[in-house]
Amino acid sequence: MSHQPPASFPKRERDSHKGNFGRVLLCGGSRGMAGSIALSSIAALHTGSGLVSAAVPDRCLETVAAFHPCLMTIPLADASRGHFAVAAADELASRLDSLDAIGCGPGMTTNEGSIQIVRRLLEPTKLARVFDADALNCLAKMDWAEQDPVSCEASQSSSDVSNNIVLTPHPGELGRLTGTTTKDRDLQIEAAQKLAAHHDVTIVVKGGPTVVVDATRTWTNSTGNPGMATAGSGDVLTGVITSLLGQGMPAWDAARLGVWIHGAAGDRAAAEYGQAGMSAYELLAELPKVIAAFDS
Ligand SMILES: NC(=O)C1=CN([C@@H]2O[C@H](COP(=O)(O)OP(=O)(O)OC[C@H]3O[C@@H](n4cnc5c(N)ncnc54)[C@H](OP(=O)(O)O)[C@@H]3O)[C@@H](O)[C@H]2O)[C@@H](O)CC1
Ligand SMILES: Nc1ncnc2c1ncn2[C@@H]1O[C@H](COP(=O)(O)OP(=O)(O)O)[C@@H](O)[C@H]1O
Ligand SMILES: [Mg+2]
Repeated sequence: MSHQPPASFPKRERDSHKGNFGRVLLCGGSRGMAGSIALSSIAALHTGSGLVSAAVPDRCLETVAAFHPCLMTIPLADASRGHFAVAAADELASRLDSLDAIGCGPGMTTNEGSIQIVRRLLEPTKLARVFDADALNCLAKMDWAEQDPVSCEASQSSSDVSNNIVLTPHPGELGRLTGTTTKDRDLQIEAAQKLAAHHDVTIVVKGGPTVVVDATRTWTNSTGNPGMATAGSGDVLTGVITSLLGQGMPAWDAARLGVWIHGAAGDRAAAEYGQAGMSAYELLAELPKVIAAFDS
């Protein structure tokens, strides 16, 4: 198994500015799960994104903003329990044109507001998207796996809008999406391959090791360890992959390189703190050290 990264990290030209490294947005969180979307957003900052915004239910804004001074925060309409209200979907839609990539789902809940957001994000667009956690649970609620694939408008170049969605399910989420048992890893990977081919998406089948599939390819990661089985690890991965998509990488490369970097950060954290002692917070601190090695 090769320990080399599966793709090159995006280069930074000498005369570049923050707009050249992607305007990305992470959408999610709810009262009680504000940390999840903060982890994703900070991970995107640490992976090289030029501008990172977190779009969160209004009443979570101060909490999420306080995690990192470099984050921008966007308040979206919320319902009384602190999750997205239905009006949040329109508010988010009005911002999509200015983005290079969006990651959606961590901590979001599967209430109606979240479902409307996911519906919007499924519309064909050249915007690269990551669906994680509750965005995947919304897809499961909508029976998306069984639906016909969305056909692209003739006016849009189909190459612009094809395979620019990455799904990042853990086995429980993949089970909800595809109806496969979490106890049969091979069956789950096979179901992910079928789903990837059906909807022309890339799927990160999380685990030890994580496997990435698309319509025709399968790749197994060589980094990572069981110390990463800790709350928030997957939220960090969402930010890493969203960041790489925002820097212009195709979905297949962004998913594989993101998984590899995330696992390498986990291996560094385990070496420093031990597998039991590390948390997803330490992953954030290790990401820049993994990425710094690409400069040499
Ligand atoms: N700081 C925060 O705010 C955080 C907030 N978070 C947010 O919490 C929300 C719920 O997300 P979640 O992932 O915790 O729960 P859920 O989707 O119900 O999955 C668990 C079910 O799946 C099953 N399962 C089987 N195999 C599995 C596997 N390998 N890995 C994982 N699960 C596996 C598992 O089986 P069991 O454990 O019973 O064997 C169980 O039945 C979501 O919004 C998320 O973003 C988190 O990101 C954490 C940090
Ligand atoms: N035993 C393991 N070996 C390697 N990586 C693991 C292991 N357990 C979990 N991980 C990684 O940790 C992350 C967990 O993601 P997820 O379950 O979505 O966490 P959360 O939702 O709490 O953020 C995934 O990237 C997964 O591959
Ligand atoms: Mg998760």
